[in-house]
This record gives sequence, structure tokens and C-alpha cells, in this order.
Amino acid sequence: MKTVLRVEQLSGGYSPKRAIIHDLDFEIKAGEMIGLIGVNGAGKSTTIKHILGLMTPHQGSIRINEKTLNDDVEQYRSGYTYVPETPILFEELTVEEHLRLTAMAYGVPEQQYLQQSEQLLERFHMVKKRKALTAHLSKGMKQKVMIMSALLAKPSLFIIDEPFLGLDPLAIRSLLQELMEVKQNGSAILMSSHILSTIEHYCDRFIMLDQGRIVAQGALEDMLEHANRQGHSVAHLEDAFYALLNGGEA
Ligand SMILES: Nc1ncnc2c1ncn2[C@@H]1O[C@H](COP(=O)(O)OP(=O)(O)OP(=O)(O)O)[C@@H](O)[C@H]1O
Repeated sequence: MKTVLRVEQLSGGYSPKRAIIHDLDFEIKAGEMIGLIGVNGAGKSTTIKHILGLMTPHQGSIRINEKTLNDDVEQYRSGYTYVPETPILFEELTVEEHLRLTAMAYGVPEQQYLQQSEQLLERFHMVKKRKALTAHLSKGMKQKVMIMSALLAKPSLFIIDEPFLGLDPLAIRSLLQELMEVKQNGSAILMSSHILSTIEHYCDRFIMLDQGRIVAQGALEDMLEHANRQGHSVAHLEDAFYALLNGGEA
């Protein structure tokens, strides 16, 4: 499978003198969903900001579809969509207008837009809100608009920050179903989340950060094995997570 995101020897931070993330090496292939995990302050958002091109690496490189930001800004940026933890929307637009705007920005053909937006509104139980201004939506509904927009854009790479917070159980299920389809259609997904019991069942691989370094990466079995090699006996991602944090008790 084609490599969609390639991060090599990446170090970076908010000031040139002090790196927050150190020597990160990983890649995500088409059709893969990767969970980025770590405690508060581990460096997940900082890693994501580098991938988005909002921060400049101190060292190393990031490639989306084999291009760095410097190689081709347009191509790099159109290769991903980002769903932030806190929704950012144009409050004076309706839900439908938002979806249309996204479709236009990503060059989605009209027919495809009409069909897909209808499907997404239904799947996320937002049909009745299609004409509502986004300013008048609940927090979870705003999050759904961000998610629907990303799904409509169909980029090669989805970068999703803590998507489950604020979503009701129906919306979480719809999102996971959509993400499974996204994978089947050959896109890659990088998702940061603290809800380990949920992502354990859905992600193909995990990258665990601690103090800005990758302390473990691999499929669930690899993460469990890694923790068990350190003398623990764990069966779930959450237990492996605790065990792998500075070799702490599982
Ligand atoms: N704008 C900033 N300027 C300086 N330091 C920052 C800034 N944002 C984050 N940091 C620092 O970078 C480190 C990593 O933070 P980051 O936000 O990447 O963690 P995170 O893993 O996303 O945490 P969380 O789970 O709480 O979202 C922390 O020590 C944090 O204090």
C-alpha cells in the first residue's frame, strides 16, 4: 500500500532552543487508521501542528503523498483535512452552506456533493438542522459539521483530534462507521484520542508518545507484547498504556 504520511526524524517545538518532540519516525499507509496516544502534554497536538504545516520542524521531514510543504504547498495542504478538538465554523453560515463551501474548496463535483451531503446529514442525524445557522447548534452538533465537512472533502489523509468528546453514542457510532468506509476507500487516518477503550477496537496501529518521544508503536498485539516484555501482564490498550508510562505499574 502507498505511504500517505511519512514522518522522518522529526524534532520540533515552540522555540528554536527547546524541542518538545524528539526524533519522531513513523508512517501511515493508505487504508490505515493510526491512534496517536499519550498523557496530557505528551506532545500529540505539537506533532499534529507540525504535520499541518503550522510549525516548522527543527529537524527532520514530513511528507504527505511524498511531498513536503516546501516542495509544493498547495499539494501538501490539499492532501489532508483536519478536524480539531474544538470546532471552528463560520457562524453566519447554515449547516448546508458549510458543507457546500467545503465541497467547493475541495473541488467535489455537484452531483457527488448532493448525494454525499444528503447521506452524511442522515447518518449524523442532522437532516432537521440543515438550515440552522452553525452559531445555533450544540457543541456536539458543531463537531458533527466539522466531521461531515472532512468526510465530504475525501482527502488522502484525515487528521482528527480527540473526535469523541462531546459526541453522543449515536454520533460516535456513525463516525466510526464512516471512518471504516474512509479506510476502505484508501484514505489514511491519524487520530489522537484518550478514549483508549474505543480506539483499541478500531485503529490498525498505535503510536504512543511520552515526553515528546515515541515509546511504543505497533498494532494492539505489539503494544500488549511490549508492555508484557517489561514484566507486566496486560490484555487491553489502556493497561498497556499505564504499563508503558515510565515502566509504571499496570
Ligand atoms: N503554544 C505553546 N507554547 C509553548 N509550549 C507549548 C505550547 N503548546 C503546548 N506547549 C507545550 O508542549 C508540550 C506538549 O504539549 P501538547 O499540547 O503537544 O500535548 P498533548 O499531548 O496534545 O496534550 P493534551 O492531551 O493535553 O492535548 C507541553 O509541555 C506544553 O506545555
